[in-house]
Amino acid sequence: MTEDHPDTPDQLTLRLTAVAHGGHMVSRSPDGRVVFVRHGAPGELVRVRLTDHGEDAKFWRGDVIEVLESSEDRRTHHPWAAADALRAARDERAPVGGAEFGHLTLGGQRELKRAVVAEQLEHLAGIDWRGQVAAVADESPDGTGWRTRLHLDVSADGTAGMYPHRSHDLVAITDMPLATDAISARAPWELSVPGAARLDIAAPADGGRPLLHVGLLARQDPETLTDLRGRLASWGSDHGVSVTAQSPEDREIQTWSGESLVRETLEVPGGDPLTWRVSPTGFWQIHRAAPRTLVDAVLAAARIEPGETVWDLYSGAGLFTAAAAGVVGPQGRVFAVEGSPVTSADARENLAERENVRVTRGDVARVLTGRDPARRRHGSSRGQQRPAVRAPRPDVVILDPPRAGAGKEVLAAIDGADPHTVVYVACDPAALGRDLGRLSRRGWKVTDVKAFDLYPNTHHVEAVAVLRRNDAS
Ligand SMILES: C[S@@+](CC[C@H](N)C(=O)[O-])C[C@H]1O[C@@H](n2cnc3c(N)ncnc32)[C@H](O)[C@@H]1O
Repeated sequence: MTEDHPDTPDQLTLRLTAVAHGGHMVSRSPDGRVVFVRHGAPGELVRVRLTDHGEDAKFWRGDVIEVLESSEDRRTHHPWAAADALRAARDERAPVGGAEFGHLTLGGQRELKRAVVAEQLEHLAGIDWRGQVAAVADESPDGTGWRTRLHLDVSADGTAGMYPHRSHDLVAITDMPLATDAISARAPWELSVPGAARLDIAAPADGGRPLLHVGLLARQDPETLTDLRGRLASWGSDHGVSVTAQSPEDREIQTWSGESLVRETLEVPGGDPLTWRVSPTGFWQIHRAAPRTLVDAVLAAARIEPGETVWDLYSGAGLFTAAAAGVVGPQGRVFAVEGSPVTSADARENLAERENVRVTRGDVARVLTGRDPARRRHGSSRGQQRPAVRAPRPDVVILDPPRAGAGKEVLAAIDGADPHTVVYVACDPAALGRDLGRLSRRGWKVTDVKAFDLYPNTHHVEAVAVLRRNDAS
């Protein structure tokens, strides 16, 4: 509290201290309770509107609505008005999610991400990490124009928009500067789409034809559906965009205009570009430069030799699989595992002509151990035994798990398979810290961790860690 800014039940004046995992700044209320605050920076004195502040809550949450003493890293212009917390407070609305670090310079954002990675690695794996968070090649000066994938939700009247953090009140948006120019030029947020529940747009990084996928509401009125289909099919042909749709009752995706997939490419030295098909609901990296950045980092870390065997776990559509297959050559092998039916079908298709690749669809833990993770989660201590897939013994294991990390069973299986190198690609520093700690306790040495700013203007960060056996040279 200050004299000019008395505290009220839902507004406090707080000094922000450190950054926490998840993109919040840490603070304490006058009665000593921890308050996690969005849209601030360490050291700032700010006015905070509490968004979660139950009397019995262990900690509170809030958003900055006014800055009384500003950080040097605060910038004057937030690149996206809809996500600008100060502007939103003046307009008496909540800021949409998706650019919660947009109030900071890119250098300031990267410094906070560096601090979070260092803290998580120290705390969870005992690693004294001295690295930096690197910008990708040719990042724009304000960290905009990178998203090749965009998800919009749709309100009951057919307006497309996005949600503020921890809110169910959809906000209509009029721009999305984090998206690539290919998406912004088509402005999919301007579409009126009654009958849809969500829109997903994918625009290949090489300028190929984008795709708009419409997630339909269940049990659609036929007239609304016919109207929506007609309007979106002509929007698609006018804007050079393929359009697909799927209702929750249907397994099949309908193609309303153009193609039923997008194609992504990556230049490789001395050869034809690598290409991947990606289905409308399949996984692909979001930043336009992520495939290049991550493939280069993973190959440099893995030091794969021709003739070796590589596991690519959580392989997605086969980004690292294809790159590794080129390095191991015809005498080597790549064993890829992907759990999503759609994405594993993409991987199979993408790698069909590579005789040195085998793609297995399934949960990584089950594929490697034969135990059913669903049974495990529901209380059976041993899980249901099924034959594990016979995976060839690996020289190198690449794994790129989802936000929750790989977990101890998968790590035990990797350890037991005895590769010389493990390359762990992570989108969550806490999960990375936990899993590196587990591998360290099994005799692995973390020889390098590189961090990349693949999500500018958000708190997210990507890291690539390399592990070798403690006794390996
Ligand atoms: C972060 S993505 C990485 C994909 C790929 N490496 C890439 O860069 O494109 C993680 C992938 O793991 C898959 N996945 C998530 N949980 C899984 C599990 N338990 N078993 C197998 N695959 C899983 C997801 O479908 C997704 O394709």
